[in-house]
Amino acid sequence: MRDNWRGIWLVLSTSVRTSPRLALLSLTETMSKLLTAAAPLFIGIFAAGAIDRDSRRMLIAGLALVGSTALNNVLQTIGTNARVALMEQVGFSFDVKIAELTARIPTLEHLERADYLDRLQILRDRDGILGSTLNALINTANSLVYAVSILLVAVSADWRLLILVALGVPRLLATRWSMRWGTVAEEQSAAPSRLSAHLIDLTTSAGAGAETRVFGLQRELQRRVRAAATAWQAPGVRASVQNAGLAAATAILFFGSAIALLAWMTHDALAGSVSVQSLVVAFGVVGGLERVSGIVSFAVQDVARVTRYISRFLWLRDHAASVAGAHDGQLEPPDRLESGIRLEGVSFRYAGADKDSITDVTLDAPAGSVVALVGENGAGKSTLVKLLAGLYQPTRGRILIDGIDLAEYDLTAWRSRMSGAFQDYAAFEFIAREVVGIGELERLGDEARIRQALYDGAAEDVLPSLPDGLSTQLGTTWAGGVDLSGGQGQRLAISRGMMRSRPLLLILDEPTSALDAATEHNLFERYAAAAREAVGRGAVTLLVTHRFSTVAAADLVVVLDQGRVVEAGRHPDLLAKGGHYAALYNLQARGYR
Ligand SMILES: Nc1ncnc2c1ncn2[C@@H]1O[C@H](COP(=O)(O)OP(=O)(O)OP(=O)(O)O)[C@@H](O)[C@H]1O
Repeated sequence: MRDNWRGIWLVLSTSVRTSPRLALLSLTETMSKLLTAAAPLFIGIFAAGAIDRDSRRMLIAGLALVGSTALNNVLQTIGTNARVALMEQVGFSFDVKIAELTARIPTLEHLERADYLDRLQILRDRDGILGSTLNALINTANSLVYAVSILLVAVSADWRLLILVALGVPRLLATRWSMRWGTVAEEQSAAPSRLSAHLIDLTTSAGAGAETRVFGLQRELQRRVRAAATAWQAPGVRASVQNAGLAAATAILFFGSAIALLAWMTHDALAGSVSVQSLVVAFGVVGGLERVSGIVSFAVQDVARVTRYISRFLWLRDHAASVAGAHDGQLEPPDRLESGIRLEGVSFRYAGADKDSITDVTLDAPAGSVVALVGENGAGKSTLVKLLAGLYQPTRGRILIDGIDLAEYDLTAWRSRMSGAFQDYAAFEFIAREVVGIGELERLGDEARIRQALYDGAAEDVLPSLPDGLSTQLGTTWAGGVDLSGGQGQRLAISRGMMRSRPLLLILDEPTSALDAATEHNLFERYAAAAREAVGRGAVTLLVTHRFSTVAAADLVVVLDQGRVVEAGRHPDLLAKGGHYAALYNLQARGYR
């Protein structure tokens, strides 16, 4: 409950902060609801005046009716426009906050866990969804003002009209079912909605285009998109049908009773015990009274929906804060490494997995060394890299940087002293200069540094193939943009990893998978030079690769198998040992012969 109020307060305070003027103008709509509710009263006075032939009363009631209708329209128009504008601004401000929070979370779990993604999906699914919560709150306030006003008008005419209000109670009680149907529908839709977005991406992206055509997958994908879209929409449709049935049943109950009550009042009016004014007001408020239970029911549902959406936003905010809290290390990394990086009994299990991906790894990467990490697919190499980058925390054990637990370092500061190129590199569609330069934001405009990084990443020959050199827009979906080949894109990504001039840890996670042999050879010579240069500041270079030919020069070769270190040593020693490494090495060497 406290969270609900926290959520409502968040939406209202954000609205007032976003635009105090629009927030104030939105209230004019609420005032217009008072006038709407008063209309039957004016009609009743007018009718009674007509019967009594009292032209003064008729004139006053007529003017009040016309004047209030005109004022109502003006207030309604001002209020609605202000509300819509405010809703857009608030929605946009929340969308920006969601993107910021998602990006700011220093770990990756929220982007890899299905249950987290489903929660995020509901927020992402509907742009401006949190803006619509403001809309719902204003509507609720307006509706409640209208409901209270119409009740007062009804009671002023005849207390029996309260019976009609009482008939709304079953509908209110049934609101709980409606809410449950709504929540269930929303949760059931989240995963199929994500699936259909993924499938639509596949059918429309150029990247997957070749495979979908060669394998003749278009029809199959379309079939799956249709199935996912149906699975996504069906729960919502089901909930709507259930709600419509409920509304119809309660409306029949209400109007049946209303006819009987009005007949009773008409009988009394003919007998003279009820005034004409009261009878006219009673006829005038019946429609409004029918809406009261609906309005209150909607208000309850709307507030529940609002708090549900907001609770997801609050979850994201709290998750970001708790992840930041769990990484509350303050230490600045040293300027140079003295002893190096040590993994001590490190194990790691992904959330939801039934076994560890890394098991009890103990490993020393001395300052100034080049360490090669080899192993078959799924051996745990990339997981180890993510642990070193602080993207995950070990489930057991510690990672020590110069003898101090990585958890004690300020994570952002540690990452600013790392650099690297990754297997799943990001294909930024920016200007070529920026694609490389963002590897060190402070030097984004430093062309000489960018050219040096291109050289270090063996990508200097990519430039001549770009029509505007470093100023070329990448990505054919942008005006004048060009696409790069896989190898060219990878080399720009490697160059990006070369922008930082003084990293303490340089990670090269299978950076050369798309490169030809000559480029790869070239690149490794430059890595070796960079590593030699890095020795002075004790930097560790970690090279993850499947190609054994490139690891021979490493100071230490670590062989991972099913998450465990099975061998570690220098290349010649491991070869001489004739174990796991030697077997893999010889297998690959035979393949090249
Ligand atoms: N996000 C994840 N959630 C659950 N399990 C994962 C996740 N990422 C990887 N794994 C599992 O962890 C194990 C190690 O994977 P990892 O990607 O570290 O291997 P790798 O040695 O880098 O493989 P490759 O050479 O194919 O890149 C695998 O069994 C994999 O299925």
